[in-house]
Amino acid sequence: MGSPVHRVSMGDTWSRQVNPDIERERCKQSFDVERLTHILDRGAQNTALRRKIESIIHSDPEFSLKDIYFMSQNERYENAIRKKVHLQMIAQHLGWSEEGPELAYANRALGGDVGLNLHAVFLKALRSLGSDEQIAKWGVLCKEYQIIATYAQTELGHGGTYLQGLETEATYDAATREFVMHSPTLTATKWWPGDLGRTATHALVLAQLICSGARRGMHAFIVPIRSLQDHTPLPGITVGDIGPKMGLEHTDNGFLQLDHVRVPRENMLSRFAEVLPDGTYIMLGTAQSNYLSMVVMRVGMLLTIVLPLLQKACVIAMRYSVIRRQSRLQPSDPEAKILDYQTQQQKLFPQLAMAYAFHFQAVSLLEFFQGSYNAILHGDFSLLPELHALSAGLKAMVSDSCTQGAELCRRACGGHGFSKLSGLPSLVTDVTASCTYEGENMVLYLQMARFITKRKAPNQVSPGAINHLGSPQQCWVLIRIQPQALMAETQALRQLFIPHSSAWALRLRGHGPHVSRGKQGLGERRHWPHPDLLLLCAAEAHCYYIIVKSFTHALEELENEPAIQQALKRLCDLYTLHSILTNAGDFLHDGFLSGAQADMARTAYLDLLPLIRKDAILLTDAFDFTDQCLNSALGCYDGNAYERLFEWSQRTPSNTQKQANPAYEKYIRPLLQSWKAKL
Ligand SMILES: CCCCCCCCCCCCCCCC(=O)SCCNC(=O)CCNC(=O)[C@H](O)C(C)(C)COP(=O)(O)OP(=O)(O)OC[C@H]1O[C@@H](n2cnc3c(N)ncnc32)[C@H](O)[C@@H]1OP(=O)(O)O
Ligand SMILES: Cc1cc2nc3c(=O)[nH]c(=O)nc-3n(C[C@H](O)[C@H](O)[C@H](O)COP(=O)(O)OP(=O)(O)OC[C@H]3O[C@@H](n4cnc5c(N)ncnc54)[C@H](O)[C@@H]3O)c2cc1C
Repeated sequence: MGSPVHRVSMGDTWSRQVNPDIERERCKQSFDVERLTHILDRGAQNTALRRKIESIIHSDPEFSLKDIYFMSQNERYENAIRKKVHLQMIAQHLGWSEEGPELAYANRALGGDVGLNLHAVFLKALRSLGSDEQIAKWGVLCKEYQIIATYAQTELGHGGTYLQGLETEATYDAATREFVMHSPTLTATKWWPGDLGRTATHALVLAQLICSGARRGMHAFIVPIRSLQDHTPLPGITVGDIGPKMGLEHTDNGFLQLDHVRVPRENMLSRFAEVLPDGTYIMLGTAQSNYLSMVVMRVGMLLTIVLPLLQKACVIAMRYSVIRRQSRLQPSDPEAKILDYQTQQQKLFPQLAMAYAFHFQAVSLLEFFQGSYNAILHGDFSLLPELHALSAGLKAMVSDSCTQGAELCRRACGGHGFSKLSGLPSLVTDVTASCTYEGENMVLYLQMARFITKRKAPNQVSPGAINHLGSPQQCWVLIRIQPQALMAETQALRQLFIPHSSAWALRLRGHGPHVSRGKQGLGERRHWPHPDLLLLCAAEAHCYYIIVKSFTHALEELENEPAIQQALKRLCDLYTLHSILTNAGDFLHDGFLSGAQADMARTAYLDLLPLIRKDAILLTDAFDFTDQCLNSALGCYDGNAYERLFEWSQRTPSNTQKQANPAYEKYIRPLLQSWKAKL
């Protein structure tokens, strides 16, 4: 079994006894938690390496997360940069490469509380869009931190979504062999890029290329913005911070205006398009090749950024729910653990099931990406549309659902979930941001829908294969779901998603000619006969189908681990039934379920809750987050939530500062005394 020592935080002053309520949850283990951790890590050797990195991080006081909940925005920023610099020194010393697993594990241990995240985004964009020479030149500068770079695409008025509408211009001047970078309007101001406000020395600016008098669409240009000597803005650059945000306080999201800033011809990333010295434009890829870096980011962020946020929320809420006792089920009983209430289970278990379902889906997407990315870089774009559609749709569904899930976990902890010390509010705000960055979710769903409606259904074998979206006849064969199919048999339940997904696709094909007229992109859809909601439903239905499919596939691979397979199968069934019941209206409306079958689905769903209850703590332990990484007074491995919450609250600055409360002298005393005067 996994060593509890690894997970437990050190340094609290009170007793180290494990709370007996949580201890009992771990007494009887129906499966080997450590084995499940290895499966999630994709190999025991990865678990060992991850833990080694975590122990390096956690034993270093520079990386302590202890006081972050009490810090101002400015302190968070400085703290995050300090940690990044320290991390970089350690990485250099220990020989961790930028692309290796060690830094990813270190970031996981640090809970994302490090600066310069956009530097890595820049590097990914450089590797996707740059020529070999550009990668060699700028890659080294980046790796050695001779420059600090960001990715500046979004503008105040455009660019988050309608990329063709980007206003920033890069006009080629053949006389000097330079691009003139310019923000012609206020709305062309770059707005949001992380690390831009106070930190970056260079920005990858996504701008409209204008050469030989023609507009060529969005291209990427490396633009120096701050002096490498004294960090002041360079001539023609106006740059600053966009101000307070809902979360992610440690990041300096910024704005940037360019006033006829000149950069050499070589600064346009030219893997897929090039401007020759005389201004001739050569297209080497497709019109959307420069969107590739967004695909890379969307694939990568699921496992490394989005999913851990939901997983951590599940760990915290589940552990708290077995030590929190409220009310008696019978007058003679002791107070019940809140996790023993069915309503609490149906709040939390679907989130846990989702955390597992999304994990297996994200792994499958990553494998598909790894198999296709190299071909795309070398000019074979055949798999790009599918990769784009899948990564867009799944980014949308995973980040949306994780956001709802994390918020549900927060609320499931009652009042204490509203305390920052629970760790839950920052998980919720961090994951909420992921619904917007790297593409607004609705817009991304629409991209997936576009793929579903446009493509024929060849015999694909890839994870997003759409060959099930066949003819109406094919669908209606599957509609006659047998009652036993609803008895939580994953394979059978999965089949139910096929007609569901197909029905939406077929409905859209009713709108087909109009939909495919939107060739020019989202901005040119005015001819569409109100299909947006249908498109959204089709994309969601397709996501459900492929997520259930990849979870089922993962279960099949666990034949040699029957105990784990059984525990996960319950989660897979729960996820599937929950998805069906959440969309029951559609299933009933389309006749894929009768009312009686919907009742059976609900019964099967409710029957699963007590079965999952037995494994709930083990299934969250298997995520193997250390106490330091969770940084939650409620969610520690030993279950001593009340002691920790009390102790952590004592660190509130007003409790530790011994001087008098200035508001008392200024306002409270006069208020109290004014009443006295009237008496
Ligand atoms: C441990 C954890 C701690 C956590 C702690 C926090 C850490 C915290 C880190 C934060 C890190 C944040 C980092 C954020 C960084 C940004 O957010 S960077 C900015 C990212 N921006 C986006 O993603 C913009 C999203 N929007 C879009 O992509 C555009 O809206 C769309 C979807 C492409 C549509 O734009 P458009 O101009 O209407 O489209 P258009 O040019 O006509 O193209 C449409 C065609 O291109 C195709 N296409 C579109 N996109 C693509 C593509 N990417 N590839 C290939 N083809 C494509 C379409 O399929 C369509 O093809 P056809 O159907 O015509 O054949
Ligand atoms: C925390 C954070 C970090 C970020 N970091 C960066 C960064 O480093 N670099 C960078 O360049 N950008 C960054 N961004 C910007 C981000 O990528 C954009 O905000 C995002 O792509 C959404 O675009 P938008 O803001 O223009 O939203 P909009 O597109 O204006 O969306 C607003 C609403 O309009 C709807 N909508 C818009 N167009 C359509 C359509 N065609 N059809 C249907 N509905 C539509 C959307 O669904 C949404 O409801 C960041 C944003 C955040 C929040």
